[in-house]
Amino acid sequence: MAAEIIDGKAFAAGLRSRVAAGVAALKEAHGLVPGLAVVLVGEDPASQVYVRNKGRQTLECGMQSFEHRLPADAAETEILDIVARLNADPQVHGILVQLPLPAHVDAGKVINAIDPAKDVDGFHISNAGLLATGQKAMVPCTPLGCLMMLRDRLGSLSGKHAVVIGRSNIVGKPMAALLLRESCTVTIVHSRTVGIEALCRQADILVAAVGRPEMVTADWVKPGATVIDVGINRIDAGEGRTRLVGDVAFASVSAVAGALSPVPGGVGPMTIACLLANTLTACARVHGLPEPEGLAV
Ligand SMILES: Nc1nc(=O)c2c([nH]1)NC[C@@H]1CN(c3ccc(C(=O)N[C@@H](CCC(=O)O)C(=O)O)cc3)C=[N+]21
Ligand SMILES: [Mg+2]
Repeated sequence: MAAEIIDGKAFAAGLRSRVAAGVAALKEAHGLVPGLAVVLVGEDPASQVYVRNKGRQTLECGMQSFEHRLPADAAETEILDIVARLNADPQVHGILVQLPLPAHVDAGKVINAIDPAKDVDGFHISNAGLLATGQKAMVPCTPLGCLMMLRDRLGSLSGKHAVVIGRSNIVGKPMAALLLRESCTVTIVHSRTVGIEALCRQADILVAAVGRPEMVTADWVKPGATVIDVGINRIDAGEGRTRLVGDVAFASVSAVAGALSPVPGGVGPMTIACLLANTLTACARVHGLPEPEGLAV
């Protein structure tokens, strides 16, 4: 039987409309308008597209959008100065510094300079530590979006074996921490794992976040498993064109999995919707107001 396709695009649209309702309520009751600031260093075309999409969706939800663009050769101190100003700006509730940063900039230093309360990416060591110890944190957007889709599809995740492919600070590690918090049995596998295919085949929940185009094929997947594809890989499609594919070989895996999130139209749109949700949550928290339901975990 063919896998059910998890429609991240539709799910994200629903989440954005709940964010918009929360923003409108905050405005109505308290005269507050949540604001998201994005800092982009350099001219990477893919990054420009994401930043434009984030800005547009931020405005569509009724929030304020601020953009700071710097040339690729901007000094680290210039970036740190902007972060310091955004930290101090009461109109800004969320700060996102687009990654990757140019090689001459210490990305860790910049990320850890963001006020943790405004760290809507959840990348600050303080938020990573809070999440790892099961405390209330700003949760990274991609794993948060994956968790929302998994809960929607499966209900309780308790006791399920989740295998996360990839160990990045942005997806793999926070995803594993969230799944542990849901009482899954969690295995992390990565490029050096021996017997990776057999381990993945044990998964009730398989999250692929390695950045290797179409690496996960049908023989990696237990029949009926729920598969979340986090990969965003632009590959050569011939004749000077490119094609966006995930880490999962979609046609092959959809014949075996119980449910599968596609690329595009899966995790990507959820990531941006969760960024908006985190910005609204950050605004409510900083003003000591009750958080809108169903946006955080
Ligand atoms: N500080 C920081 N935070 C991030 O969250 C962050 C970042 N830096 N740097 C870049 C990556 C990448 N990222 C994506 C978000 C949405 C889509 C997305 O919506 N993708 C669409 C397709 C878009 C297309 O066609 O290119 C989809 O999957 O359907 C993709 C990629 C966030 N990132
Ligand atoms: Mg094989």
